Amino acid sequence: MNIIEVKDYQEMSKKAAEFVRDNVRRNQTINLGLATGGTPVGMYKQLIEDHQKNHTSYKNVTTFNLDEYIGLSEYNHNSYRYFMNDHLFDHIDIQMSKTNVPHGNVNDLKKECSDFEHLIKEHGGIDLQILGIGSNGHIGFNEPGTSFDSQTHIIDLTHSTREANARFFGNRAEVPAQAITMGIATIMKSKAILLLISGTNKREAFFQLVHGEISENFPASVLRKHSCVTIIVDEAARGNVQV
Ligand SMILES: O=P(O)(O)OC[C@H]1O[C@](O)(CO)[C@@H](O)[C@@H]1O
Repeated sequence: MNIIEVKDYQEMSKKAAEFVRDNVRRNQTINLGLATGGTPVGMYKQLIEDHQKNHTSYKNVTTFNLDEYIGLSEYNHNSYRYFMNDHLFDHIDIQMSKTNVPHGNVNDLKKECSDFEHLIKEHGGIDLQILGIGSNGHIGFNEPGTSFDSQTHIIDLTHSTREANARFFGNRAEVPAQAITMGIATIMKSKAILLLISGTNKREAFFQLVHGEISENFPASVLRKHSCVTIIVDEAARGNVQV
């Protein structure tokens, strides 16, 4: 894993945006895998700024999001479709028809999972996947114990994940109990991965990622088996961890 050490959230966001921008400029028909949560918000802001100033174009880019809450419609402000429109898609020249976020409010959720997996394959796979990490090591919404062989599937969210994400909802009771997420195997098939880690609450996760054992109990540890992972980590998350 290539680990880039930066000072703070601002610098992480800037470096991450440059990384994504360079990939988009090199390959204008790139398939990008995108993440939600608090971590990538600064990166998305920088990408919008770059688009406005330097006209980097997303016209022919296709995107696939990692996950979506079950039971929330695209108009719900806490859905990840709403998040993506609000934080990125509405502000760049991407074609909405080329943006793919799993649907969390359809009747046949199992079909939605297999259709999503199929759609990624049909497009030739993800070229660059952006990831954040949960403090329990989850990537996408793949909670500890998820099989490394998993494909897009339905997951029960853990208490700690619902607790962490309650900040967006007001209280934990309102956080959906389940989500659709790309599986670990889906993520591992991406040609390249960019993982962003920021803040003291991610310090233990960063330590585990670098020094812990590779185990389904800590989903992100699987990334050590991928041949093209870049991690951008800030001082707060890094602490004294030797890399
Ligand atoms: O960036 P945050 O808000 O700390 O969340 C970390 C991870 O948790 C999730 O939000 C899912 O809980 C992921 O989408 C994200 O990568």
